[in-house]
Amino acid sequence: MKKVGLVGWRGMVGSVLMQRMQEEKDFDVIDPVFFTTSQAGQAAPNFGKDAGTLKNANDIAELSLMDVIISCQGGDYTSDIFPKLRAAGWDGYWIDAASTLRMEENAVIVLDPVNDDLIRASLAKGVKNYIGGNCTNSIMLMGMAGLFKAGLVDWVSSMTYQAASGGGANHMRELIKGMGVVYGSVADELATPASAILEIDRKVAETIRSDVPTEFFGAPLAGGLIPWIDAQLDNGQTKEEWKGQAEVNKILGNAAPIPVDGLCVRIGAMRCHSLALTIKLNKDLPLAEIEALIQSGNQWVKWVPNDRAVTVKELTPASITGKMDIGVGRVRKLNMGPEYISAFVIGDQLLWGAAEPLRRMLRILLG
Ligand SMILES: NC(=O)C1=CN([C@@H]2O[C@H](COP(=O)(O)OP(=O)(O)OC[C@H]3O[C@@H](n4cnc5c(N)ncnc54)[C@H](OP(=O)(O)O)[C@@H]3O)[C@@H](O)[C@H]2O)C=CC1
Ligand SMILES: N[C@@H](CC(=O)OP(=O)(O)O)C(=O)O
Repeated sequence: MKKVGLVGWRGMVGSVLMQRMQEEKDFDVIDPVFFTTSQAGQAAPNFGKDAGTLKNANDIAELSLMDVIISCQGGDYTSDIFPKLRAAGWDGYWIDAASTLRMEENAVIVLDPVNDDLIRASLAKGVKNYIGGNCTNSIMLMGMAGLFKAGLVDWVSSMTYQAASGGGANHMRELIKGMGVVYGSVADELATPASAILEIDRKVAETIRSDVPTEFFGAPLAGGLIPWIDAQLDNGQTKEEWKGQAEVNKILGNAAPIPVDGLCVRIGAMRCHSLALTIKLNKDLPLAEIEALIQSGNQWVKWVPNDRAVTVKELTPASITGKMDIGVGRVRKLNMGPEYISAFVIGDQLLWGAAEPLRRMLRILLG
């Protein structure tokens, strides 16, 4: 059995990965070794198999014993340890959730329902680094795979609605605390049906401005939104927006890049990222044909007809969270012309957006 080193297994992404690996019985077919940057020597978790004690995740010699390493520890860890490990001659497979290595020439961004061919061709060529994509891009590609596979996409405008979990566990906690603070500021008035709505609104606005916690997001998210995610680039894009075109085209292996751009916005959802897409097709196809292509993209596409009752029930974070489904709906032709369509795509950003492509890459390696 292959020795698989797991780094970052107790973080938020790592925990979801462990959950999925248990569900899919991945531990039955590997020899897991658990690493930590802070708890070396303590008992390793038991996911159906005794794995001894936790090893030091900064110990290059210990890491070098692994056939495969999966890291969900974050970009700083990758930047520090990965070059040292390769410099020490380690020739194993590195599978990573962090963005650090994604655009490197010797790395493949993995999303096998979309780029299985590219992954297998890279394995055959001896590529050893396989990196999970940005959550927003992975969800968009899972939802729109049918149109990309058919070579129909001229460009994509992608306006996002990204959940708190994209920032990490502390950001999720801050969102919930903020919701509680907002509610608490008008709890008495809400209990009294006769109380004036404008007074409630005034108090809520004041609370959002001054009392909702902002330590992690840098601005109040509860009861609001933040139209900026990640670092500022010189061209006016955010880093999150830049990743759209860069990563999507790398995942698809496109020689001529398809333009992908839009605004990325943080909203008060817990762990579902959504995208409102405008897609310019290179052909005027009947809507039914477009719908059929989208539905055939992969088995996880959960098609939601463009109908009010079913959309408000099924194309929402409440419906999608915690599931492997990628919801796709609101597909229609736009006033701009017959080649322009809209689509709303939604997925759990900790599953397809982070953990799932990693464990599926491990399965591909195991054969
Ligand atoms: N959040 C997201 O949506 C996505 C994140 N990623 C990537 O994954 C990386 C990890 O993200 P995320 O899982 O959110 O990070 P976390 O902060 O949840 O976990 C990272 C590490 O923090 C340490 N840690 C310290 N205290 C605790 C605690 N109380 N509970 C759990 N872990 C603790 C653990 O390492 P140790 O055991 O060594 O102490 C853990 O592995 C990111 O940096 C990013 O590169 C990629 C895609 C999406
Ligand atoms: N930046 C993403 C989460 C993330 O970790 O992305 P990446 O894996 O590209 O760093 C978000 O905030 O929603």
